[in-house]
Amino acid sequence: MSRNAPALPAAAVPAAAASCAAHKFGGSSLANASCFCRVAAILAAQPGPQQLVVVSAMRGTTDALIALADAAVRGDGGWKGAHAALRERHLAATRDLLGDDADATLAWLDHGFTDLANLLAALAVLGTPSREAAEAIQGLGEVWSARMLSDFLTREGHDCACLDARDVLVVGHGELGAVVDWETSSARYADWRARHPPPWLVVTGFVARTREGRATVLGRNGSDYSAAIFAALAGASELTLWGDTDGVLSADPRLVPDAVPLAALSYDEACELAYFGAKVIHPQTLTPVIARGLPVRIRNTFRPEHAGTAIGGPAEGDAPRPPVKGLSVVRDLAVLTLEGAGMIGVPGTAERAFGALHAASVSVVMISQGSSEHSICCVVREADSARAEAALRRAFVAELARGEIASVGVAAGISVLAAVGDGMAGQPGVAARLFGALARCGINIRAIAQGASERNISVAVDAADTARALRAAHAAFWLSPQTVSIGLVGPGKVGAALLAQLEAARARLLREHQLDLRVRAVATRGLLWLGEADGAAAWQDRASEGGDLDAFTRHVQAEHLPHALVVDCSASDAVAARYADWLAAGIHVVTPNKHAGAGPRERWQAIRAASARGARFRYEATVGAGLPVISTLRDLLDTGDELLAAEGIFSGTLAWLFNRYDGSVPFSALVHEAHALGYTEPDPRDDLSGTDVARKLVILAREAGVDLDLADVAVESLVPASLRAASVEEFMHRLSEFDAAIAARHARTRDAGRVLRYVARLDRDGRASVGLDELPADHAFAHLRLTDNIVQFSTRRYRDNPLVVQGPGAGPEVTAAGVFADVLRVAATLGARL
Ligand SMILES: NC(=O)C1=CN([C@@H]2O[C@H](COP(=O)(O)OP(=O)(O)OC[C@H]3O[C@@H](n4cnc5c(N)ncnc54)[C@H](OP(=O)(O)O)[C@@H]3O)[C@@H](O)[C@H]2O)C=CC1
Ligand SMILES: N[C@@H](CC=O)C(=O)O
Repeated sequence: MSRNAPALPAAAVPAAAASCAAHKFGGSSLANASCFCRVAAILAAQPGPQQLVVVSAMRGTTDALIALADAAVRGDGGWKGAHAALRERHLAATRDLLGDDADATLAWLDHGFTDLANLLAALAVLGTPSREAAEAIQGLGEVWSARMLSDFLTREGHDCACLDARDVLVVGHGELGAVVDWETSSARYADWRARHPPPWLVVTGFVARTREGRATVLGRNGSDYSAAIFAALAGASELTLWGDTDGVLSADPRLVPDAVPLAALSYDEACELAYFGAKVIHPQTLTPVIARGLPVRIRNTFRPEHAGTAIGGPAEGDAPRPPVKGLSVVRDLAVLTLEGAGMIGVPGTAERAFGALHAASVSVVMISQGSSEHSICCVVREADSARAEAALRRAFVAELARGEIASVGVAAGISVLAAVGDGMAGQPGVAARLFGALARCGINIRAIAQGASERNISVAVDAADTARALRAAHAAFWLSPQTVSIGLVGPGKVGAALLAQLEAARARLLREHQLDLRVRAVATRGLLWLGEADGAAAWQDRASEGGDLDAFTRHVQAEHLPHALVVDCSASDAVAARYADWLAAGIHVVTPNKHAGAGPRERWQAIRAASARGARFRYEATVGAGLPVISTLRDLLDTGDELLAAEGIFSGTLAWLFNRYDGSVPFSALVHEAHALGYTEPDPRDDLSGTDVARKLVILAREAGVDLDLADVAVESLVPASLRAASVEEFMHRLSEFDAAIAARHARTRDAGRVLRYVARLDRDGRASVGLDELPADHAFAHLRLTDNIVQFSTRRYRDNPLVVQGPGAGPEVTAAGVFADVLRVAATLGARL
């Protein structure tokens, strides 16, 4: 709506009657007798002697009346039953409200319903509705509800009159709908008021009369418009629109459940939001109140204690204004493009294009033209798009034939998302934040528009992306938390610890960082749980059989949540084989599973290539559990250093075993203990064979750009050949067979004044080895504690004295913490304030 829309002429503006407050109650506020009582209580609690109350029909009445007229015209005799039901609903509510004092109102209503029945019977005979009859019927609900409320308020002791707006309000019909004849309406209102002085006045919403004297209606949501008109006619000091929400929300709550009520909006913000589909208040409704500077408040009849949203009230003072107040979307649109070199620098092309659309009665929702003038693009309603395309083809038929216009195209299935706020004017970075948020969840923007008022940035996106785009933008402007939909594969020792850590941190992350990490799916090989926002606690009790990872993926990548992340806490190669597809689909991946990083080179390259396209891949915990090993190496390399060699103890299990083993307890008993403590791999042979350490070395080498495969690593295995093919259970059972050999080796080493340590080495020529070393007792690797890992990086900068990362390198808790930290790093790249 434009600020230049026809407004109340100055001569017709009554001086503000500071003591008169205007209210409008919608149909849901007047659904039944107890709703009428609630409305009366609200009015009784209002300050000031004068109350002007505009009412809608009882909920559902207007639709019922339209259906009655349609049925009568069709000759469907069923209208009689529906008429009787509607009559009884109004009579019953009146009896409940007025009790012994109901007779006059009941008789009046009965008379009205009899007139309606006669009119419907006449329509049934005629078989065609006149516009007059249809509009007269549509508006009856307001006539009835106004009288019912007025009589009830009178019975409650208020000095109250009832005005049928058709006696006062005169309208014509223009392109935008009803146009008020202010001069006539104002004079009639003054005259009527002189004859009906009670300070309380109930007025019928929605209905009016034409200049020719015919009953008419103001169009859908017309009662809001009526309220604004009568507030202006009465010179009210404010207008409250009572409905069933706590005011205007920052976005459509059906698409953004975290939408928040807005305390205040300027008129312009309200108009922008309303125009773009938000359920605020129809822009036309605002015309009389803007002209008069009348503050409007939107409040909830069912929660009158809530302050609601103030529109056009006093300026918000010096407090910093959020750049974006709200977001709204218009669906079912199409992008229309006119393209060609023949348009460049030719004056009047835009005028001809939009003139043609006007002539075809096509309303343009959004316009965008690049400075090259090579194309003009606009967004129109999808239902109008074929007509719009044909109109443009007709208008430019000659240019199309000469090739000066290359194409006229239509892309249907479009939604326009608008970010609205007065505070974005002059503030750099607002567009960047919106576009960045959409980019991070992989949403393509088809067209962009921002007016010079800088109050609205609109983007056209594919309809399928509507909900995700709205949620991502909503979170980007801190109107709601950044929500990440998380799926966990492998709730074993590490996975279970991670679930517990996520649950423990959830409320704090939400409160302090507006980050909503929502675990919505858990999968094992045999079980699958898919949930929503209620958390993954006791997921096993709610899981189904069959860990179908396709269903898991579909659920995690929910259409309504902007960001999806899979955490793989399995040790499965088959799960790692899915990473590239997940990443390519925009799903972020975090994992402690080494199978991807140390797996086949082509697969690793495919994963890296997929992650370069936007979705994040983090795997810090694969090498040092909770230790910052990979990130330290990355920092060195990213700042221009060069890895010369890496050496260390990379296995928490093997560190713990050789730190503990002194020959007093069998080695096999210690392996059982390490397994029980959660230090070992699911198959402890992966540790004892050196495979796990070799994998970590390959991951580090590849990180440094060394082209290494697992097969390139010289590995010393501690697993006897006889146990290599056994099952895990059999291996653990027969492990003691291995005790004598290791005891003998330990004794020899100790007698030589040395210690056994399992060491990994990568040299500057890319030679890699892992194996048991007999180290001098004063070697740095000989003095580690418990599961401590140590990684020494020799680099160009750290040549003489290597950079060392050291600390616990195994265990569910520390590993889960490393995975969690990666999840938070991903969330930070998505815009979370961490
Ligand atoms: N423990 C530690 O200290 C560290 C572990 N890691 C890594 O963390 C990962 C998990 O280790 P941990 O928790 O000890 O192992 P667990 O054996 O305790 O847990 C593994 C989980 O993965 C599930 N799983 C296995 N295969 C599949 C599959 N194909 N599809 C779905 N789920 C599957 C298992 O469920 P089920 O068997 O019921 O199907 C189980 O829930 C491993 O990759 C390990 O290398 C990394 C650093 C340190
Ligand atoms: N089993 C592994 C766990 C971490 O990767 C180890 O002991 O280091």
